[in-house]
Amino acid sequence: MTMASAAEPLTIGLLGAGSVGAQVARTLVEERDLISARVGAPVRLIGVAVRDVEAPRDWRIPGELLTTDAESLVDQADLVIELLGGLEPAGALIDRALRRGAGVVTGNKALLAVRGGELAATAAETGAPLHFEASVGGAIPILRPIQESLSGDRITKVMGIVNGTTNYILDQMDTTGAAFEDALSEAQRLGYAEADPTADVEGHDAAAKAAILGALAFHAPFTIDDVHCEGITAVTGADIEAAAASGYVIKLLAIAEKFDGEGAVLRVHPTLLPRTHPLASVRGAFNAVFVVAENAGELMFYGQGAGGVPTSSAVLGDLVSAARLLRQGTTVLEPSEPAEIVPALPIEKARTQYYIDMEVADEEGVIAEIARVFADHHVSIEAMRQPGIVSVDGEVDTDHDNGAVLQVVTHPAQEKSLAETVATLKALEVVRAVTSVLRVEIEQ
Ligand SMILES: NC(=O)c1ccc[n+]([C@@H]2O[C@H](COP(=O)([O-])OP(=O)(O)OC[C@H]3O[C@@H](n4cnc5c(N)ncnc54)[C@H](O)[C@@H]3O)[C@@H](O)[C@H]2O)c1
Ligand SMILES: N[C@@H](CCO)C(=O)O
Ligand code: NA
Repeated sequence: MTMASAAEPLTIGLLGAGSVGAQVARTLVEERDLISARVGAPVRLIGVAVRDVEAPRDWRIPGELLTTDAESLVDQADLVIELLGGLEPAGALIDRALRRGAGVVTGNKALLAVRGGELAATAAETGAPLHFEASVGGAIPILRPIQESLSGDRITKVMGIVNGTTNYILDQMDTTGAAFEDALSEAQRLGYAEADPTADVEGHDAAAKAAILGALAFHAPFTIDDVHCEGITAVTGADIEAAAASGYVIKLLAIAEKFDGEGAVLRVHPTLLPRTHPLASVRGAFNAVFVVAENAGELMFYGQGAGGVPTSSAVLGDLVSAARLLRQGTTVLEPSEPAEIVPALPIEKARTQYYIDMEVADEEGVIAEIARVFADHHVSIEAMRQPGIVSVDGEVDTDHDNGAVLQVVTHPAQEKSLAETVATLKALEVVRAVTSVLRVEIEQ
């Protein structure tokens, strides 16, 4: 493609005008001078591809910009901003833009977690910038720090709350006792949820982000298929209440962790955190990501992880950055060979702490028998608690025949050993039920 001269504006084609796209359009129209000044050259929005030009939007886009012909827009623009979501036609349109050397900015984690490596290779072939800061952590600058600021260090772990919708739902259930469905509807109304919110509540959105974070942190071609994924649909109000009674909060965490010489485990699941843990205080649709690197130590990134307005900030930052590269005629280099190969490991290789809640017989020797099972599987116990069964009227049940509740928190153990421990516990006569098994993160 031809380079825009200083006088000739860089042209921008926007694909999609939903929660994020409408805000991006607004800024590109209302703040055109600011964005041009930041780029160091004039920029001009030349079109917005939508499904229906008449549909109501968060911000009224000037009618002459609206089009239903996304392909023609891609073929005319110096820079394409993709905010349609989904695999297709988003994937084909991004590929089309990159092949003609146009810069691309996208927030599409679902697509990147499947085809990110291939699209990055196409971008490197044609020298086109491909930026996707909005795809993880909404407004939070997290991908650029990992890719650039920490590129002289070795990252060992990335862990965080990366889905605003589920954090909003869990937070509402915890603090106001809201029902799951009501909290989800509100998250949808506020523009946090994906077009199909199943992607949020089943953990797929967080899993896509875990793949992107892991791939950038460990320089490995991870995809969503490499991520062990459990969502929040099985978390009940009773689980949240029981966690609260023991001083914990339940959060959906995404974790990418490297085990030296072996590989990395990528996982997304509901996790118990002590109320004093920094991630426990991340409320509403906010996100927070810890990054641990050998020399930098622990870093924490925090901010609004979802919502049209905050996310538009990350999109426009990427746009300015991509526009500057195009203006300078800088060629994006093919990434060098990774310094080490980091394969994806199965969840059985994960090491973490666990919380196990059981109903047991209330008689002599039970605790010793249970402790033996943990020891036999080399799972060390950090804490054991017998809170007593509380009846519906709030009284602690002291009738021994009704059994007792026993809660165990383990030291870090391998997932495989823990699974075997739980299977053996379930088979014990003195264990009436294993009511809950949750992973715990005590330390950051
Ligand atoms: N909403 C957020 O908080 C947020 C945050 C970060 C990243 N993202 C990502 O940004 C992207 C957009 O998210 P959103 O929340 O704005 O979604 P949205 O559903 O509100 O908007 C998408 C828009 O694209 C339109 N669209 C879909 N296919 C189209 C097609 N073929 N042609 C024309 N228009 C089409 C839809 O009609 C809709 O208006 C997604 O990839 C999402 O994952 C969203
Ligand atoms: N649906 C996503 C949008 C931000 O990526 C979330 O709730 O976090
Ligand atoms: Na971000």
